Amino acid sequence: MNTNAKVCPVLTIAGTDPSGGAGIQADLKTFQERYVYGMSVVTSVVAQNTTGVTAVHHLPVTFIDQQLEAVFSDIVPYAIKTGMIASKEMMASVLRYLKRFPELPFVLDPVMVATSGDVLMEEHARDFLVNQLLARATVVTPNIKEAELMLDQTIETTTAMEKAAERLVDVYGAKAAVIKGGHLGETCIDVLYDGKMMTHLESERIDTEATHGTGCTFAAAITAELAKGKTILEAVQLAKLFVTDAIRYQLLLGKGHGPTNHWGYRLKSVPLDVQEVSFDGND
Ligand SMILES: Nc1ncnc2c1ncn2[C@@H]1O[C@H](COP(=O)(O)OP(=O)(O)OP(=O)(O)O)[C@@H](O)[C@H]1O
Ligand SMILES: Cc1ncc(CO)c(N)n1
Repeated sequence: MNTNAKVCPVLTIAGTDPSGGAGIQADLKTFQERYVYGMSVVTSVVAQNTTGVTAVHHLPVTFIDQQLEAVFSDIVPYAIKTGMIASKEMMASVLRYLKRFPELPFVLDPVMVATSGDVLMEEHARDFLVNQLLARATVVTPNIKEAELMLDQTIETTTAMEKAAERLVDVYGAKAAVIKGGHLGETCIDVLYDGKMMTHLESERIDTEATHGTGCTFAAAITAELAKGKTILEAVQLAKLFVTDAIRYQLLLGKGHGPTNHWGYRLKSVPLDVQEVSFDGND
């Protein structure tokens, strides 16, 4: 084995989930599974689990700055992902680094509300995200609700998803936008627009409540693939396959919306009954 392997370092800037399914924890697990070196800057420490959020502790902006400096002064990432950034002051701090490294691929997951319905972004921060962060984004990955809030419009059809993706790119300056259809329709169609081409990424809708952290996992997988040099289309296609398997092979943990299975992708060739044995933590 080559012990001097060179890997791509990748940075997530996001909030935490001590129960391990969403936020920074989901990002790092995804990075590991996609064979990139995961680094993380914490914005907010969140007391949450599969049933919801009970408390949030926002870190001071100066401390977020210090974490960013610690990372960038030592290991410059090949790609950056942002998740939960609660305030516009925090966003401004992150944007300073994004502007210092204008070539780095940047995946903006505009986290606003958790699967449980808890609010994770202050309302005043939304304008900053739309008017400042979007123009620097390589790919922005809103779910339908987030796209509606960002664009102040309703989205009820796939055609409306296409129009919304176009606005995020053509009007607000993101290089590409994927609107996730996890909450719409009989199949799960995500719509990708990259300024030239509209692509539908379709999967079957898996009948499950275990969808805690799907959005984080999807965006983290896109980030890992961009870091490795994949095109936006390739990165989003691979991420869609990865998150679908993470949802399909659910882990049966927690009392609420269970976490996704970050091993799902590589286990898909293993028969399901074998997996049930492997993932039963009691034996
Ligand atoms: N039941 C499902 N079956 C198959 N794919 C799904 C399902 N739910 C969501 N997805 C897919 O998971 C990815 C994430 O989409 P989703 O809309 O769930 O994100 P989100 O709402 O931002 O997630 P989060 O729960 O982290 O806030 C998308 O590719 C979406 O199509
Ligand atoms: C910290 C964090 N980021 C994102 C989400 C959305 O899943 C969550 N529940 N928690």
